[in-house]
Amino acid sequence: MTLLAVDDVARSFGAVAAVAGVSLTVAAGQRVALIGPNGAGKTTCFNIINGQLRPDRGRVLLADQDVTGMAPRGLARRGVGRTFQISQTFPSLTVRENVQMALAAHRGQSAGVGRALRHHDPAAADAALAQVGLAADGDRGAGALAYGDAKRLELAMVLAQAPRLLLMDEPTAGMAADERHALMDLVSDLARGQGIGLLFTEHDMDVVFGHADRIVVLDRGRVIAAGEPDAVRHDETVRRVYLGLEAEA
Ligand SMILES: Nc1ncnc2c1ncn2[C@@H]1O[C@H](COP(=O)(O)OP(=O)(O)OP(=O)(O)O)[C@@H](O)[C@H]1O
Repeated sequence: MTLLAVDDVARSFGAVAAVAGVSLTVAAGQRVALIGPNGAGKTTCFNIINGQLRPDRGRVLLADQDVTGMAPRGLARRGVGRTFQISQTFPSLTVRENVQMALAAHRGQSAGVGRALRHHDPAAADAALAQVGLAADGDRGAGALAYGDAKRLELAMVLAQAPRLLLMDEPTAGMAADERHALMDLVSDLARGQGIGLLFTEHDMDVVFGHADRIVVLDRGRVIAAGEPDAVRHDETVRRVYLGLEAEA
């Protein structure tokens, strides 16, 4: 099933055509990497898909429903989850409380940081933590987590919201190589196991070619290539514009 269909979306900022007619699809359980040089339009695409930006033209369909221009909160309720490159956790709360906050926000409840949250759905929070291998860490302070574990916590926070589509902005930025692959193996298992569609941006080509079923390459707001990793790796335009010597590997 086509979970996400982005159809000819465009968005300019003044004279800059950040996205100039991009189409792509993500199926349930499929992992799609959106790559391209700095300024290619990846973040703008993400912002259009999760409702932070309204496109100047084009449509975003979620499971065949037109959700173009819908606000992020409405899209989150329809199953669009997103993790960001910059950590979105609360370091002064425990690991479990962070997930409880995410649950409360998702349910539209007041997300004030208070004692009440400590009693809010701890079992659901623990279930999400177990999915990312943090079952034993619920009582720890989130600020004390190692970087890789903080990334897992962010993943648990978004998983607690039962996403159908997961948007991940450079999920492995700042991680060591072995941690990168461990995180992406985990994300891959979750995506396949739960039929979650995954769309991610990433600058590490080992991660992209190792963990994407399909790659969409942007340059200056346009799709210059799209296909399975092997086809994209050998695409002449991609090699010239983006991959350079990395494609020789
Ligand atoms: N709010 C904005 N106002 C003005 N220009 C913007 C805005 N957001 C993005 N742009 C411009 O649009 C273009 C695409 O930016 P975008 O952030 O989508 O690219 P990107 O592929 O995510 O880049 P990076 O890999 O560096 O994160 C760039 O030229 C950028 O400067």
